[in-house]
Amino acid sequence: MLNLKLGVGVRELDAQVMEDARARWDQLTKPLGSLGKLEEIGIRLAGIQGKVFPEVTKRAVVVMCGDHGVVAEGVSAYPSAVTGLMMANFSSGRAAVNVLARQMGADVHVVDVGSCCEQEIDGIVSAKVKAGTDNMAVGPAMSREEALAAIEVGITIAKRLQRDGVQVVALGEMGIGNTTPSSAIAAVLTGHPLLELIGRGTGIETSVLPHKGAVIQRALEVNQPNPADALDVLAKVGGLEIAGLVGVVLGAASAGIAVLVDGVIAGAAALVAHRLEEKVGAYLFASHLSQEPAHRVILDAIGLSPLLQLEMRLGEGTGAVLAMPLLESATRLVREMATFADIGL
Ligand SMILES: O=C(O)c1ccc[n+]([C@@H]2O[C@H](COP(=O)([O-])O)[C@@H](O)[C@H]2O)c1
Ligand SMILES: Cc1cc2nc[nH]c2cc1C
Repeated sequence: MLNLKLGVGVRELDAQVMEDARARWDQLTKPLGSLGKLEEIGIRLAGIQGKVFPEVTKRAVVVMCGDHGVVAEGVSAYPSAVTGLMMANFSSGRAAVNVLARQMGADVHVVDVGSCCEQEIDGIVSAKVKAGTDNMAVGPAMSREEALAAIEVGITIAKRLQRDGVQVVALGEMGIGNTTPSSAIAAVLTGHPLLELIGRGTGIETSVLPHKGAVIQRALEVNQPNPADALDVLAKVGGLEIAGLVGVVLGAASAGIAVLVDGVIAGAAALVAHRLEEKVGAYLFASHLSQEPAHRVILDAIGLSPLLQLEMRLGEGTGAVLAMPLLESATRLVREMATFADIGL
């Protein structure tokens, strides 16, 4: 259990309902197990919602936004100002995630939990803990209290989703520089060699990868994050939007809402949440496999297998939203397919 006084308690999935759901899948007119991962999705959704015929008709994507002091070290192909510009783009409904969310019938919630943008933007939830993290290459990115405050922002958003009757939430984020803390979190929490976890992010040249690795190495030496204390890791080498997503995962799981993990940043947040409260694992679905090398390692560490592989590396929750129809397919199949008894077998 969490010892953070965050007011979240995550239930184990309903084992009896999952057994009943499995029995139902086994009666459907198909060879046993032939719908593969869709069957596992349907059974897990049943356990999450406590009913053999679950629904994912009410959907949302939460896009947590934050900036990163470590961008001063030259680890991204874009300047921090792009975070604010993209927030305005989300607000106009014209970013990639808006387009896909419209297609999938998902509401978009954009949250400024830590950007450097000084303007209030219409339609964006203003919940700034601070204007960007500090440079983790010279000291901690945040204090433990700041990380907790950002987690609370996410928990509050998840509670709002619960009130709205949301059944599935996609984890989205926007934050120039945030593949750097994501690789750092992955290295500390999985113990995997750092150099195998560094990727090009928004598109830095391959020749810059050793520099990005050296910056993260320096951050780990300066901060000495404790691998046994995920909150310490999140505060010292994480990000405000990553912490916000940790809160969304914890809050959604405790509210019985299924969670679609997006790319490497959402994955890092899911990993932190999983270390804080192992029971959230049962509520997580990996939507796609990002091109960032840390993503596979993170998903393996949580025990998740990605549904899609589209060579994407955008973030915003785009991959997670794209996987929503697969969850819907599982719910429709179990509800609408004939059983062997129905066809007289
Ligand atoms: O989701 C992913 O796997 C992913 C991979 C690479 C980049 N991104 C996005 O690009 C930004 C971070 O890239 P960077 O190079 O600035 O660290 C941030 O806004 C993310 O949403 C996202
Ligand atoms: C333009 C742009 C859009 C993004 N969306 C998520 N991360 C992003 C990074 C950039 C640079």
